[in-house]
Amino acid sequence: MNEYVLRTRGLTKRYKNQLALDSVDLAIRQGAIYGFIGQNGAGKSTLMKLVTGLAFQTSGTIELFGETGEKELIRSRKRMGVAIETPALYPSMTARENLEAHRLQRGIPGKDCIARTLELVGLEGTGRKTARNFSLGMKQRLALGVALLGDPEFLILDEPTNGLDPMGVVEMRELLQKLNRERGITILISSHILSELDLVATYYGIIHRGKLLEQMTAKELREKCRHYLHIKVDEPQRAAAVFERELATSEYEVMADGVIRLYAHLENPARVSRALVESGLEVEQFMPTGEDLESYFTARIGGGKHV
Ligand SMILES: Nc1ncnc2c1ncn2[C@@H]1O[C@H](COP(=O)(O)OP(=O)(O)OP(=O)(O)O)[C@@H](O)[C@H]1O
Repeated sequence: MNEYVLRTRGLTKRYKNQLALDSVDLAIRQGAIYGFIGQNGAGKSTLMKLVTGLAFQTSGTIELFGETGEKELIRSRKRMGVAIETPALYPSMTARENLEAHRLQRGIPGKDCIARTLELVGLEGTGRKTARNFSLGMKQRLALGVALLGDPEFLILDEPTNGLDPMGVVEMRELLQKLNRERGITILISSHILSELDLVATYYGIIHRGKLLEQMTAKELREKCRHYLHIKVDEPQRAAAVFERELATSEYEVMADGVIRLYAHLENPARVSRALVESGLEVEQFMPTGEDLESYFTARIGGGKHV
């Protein structure tokens, strides 16, 4: 089995004067839930369209399930399920009829997948109600149902939580986790709101103005957003000894400028400052610091302190 479900190399797309994707090298491992994060217009949909064959690249290569040839890619794409932009739903049809229409269009044999899919996306009780009268969350779930027909191994979902209320976001997250866990489906999911991908993505790619700025595991991202006490004292090495001896912790870093990041005792900063002062150290700066995911993302794309 291939380690990577999708790899792009130097993937570039130019629309007239607009460079929508600029030499993107993206890699998605089998079993990952890859959160693709970028502002509106960053290039997320463009990448998804190239991968799914809805548009063609200006240059660069796409490797799907280890295949790169034109014919092989067509075959590999049959192993994917896709929901990009406005889902192709028929407003005057029920959920069941919508799925049936898509099943026939795509030549997927066997009617029994319809009931299974309706149940999987939680739309089995919607009866005669037509898609026109569905809530946004129901429409998103139906679009996911359409993508799931044919039992894909790889799902590509463009902003599936867009416009959902917080409860809808949680439901979508749980559904995607279930598909990933129980069926081993690899998922590429885009959003312009990082917190909507939080807790679901196992891997992140940050795209900005067509460039993939960074790829990292969820763990690495959490590390970067780690909270700590920012401490500046006159003698950092002696402060380090105080942490070890008085506070019994080695969870700190002394930065090049002498600032110390203490990752422990965050719940009791008074104890930390007391230990430092009682050891005769002069405390110049002392503040709890850290970022949430959203501000990390904003800083990363906005040329903030992480760049
Ligand atoms: N068919 C097209 N013709 C011309 N320019 C396009 C076309 N499609 C996309 N673009 C441009 O390419 C850039 C990337 O767009 P893309 O839709 O991929 O961004 P996105 O990250 O998916 O954002 P959104 O969340 O708004 O869809 C944008 O500047 C957009 O205006």
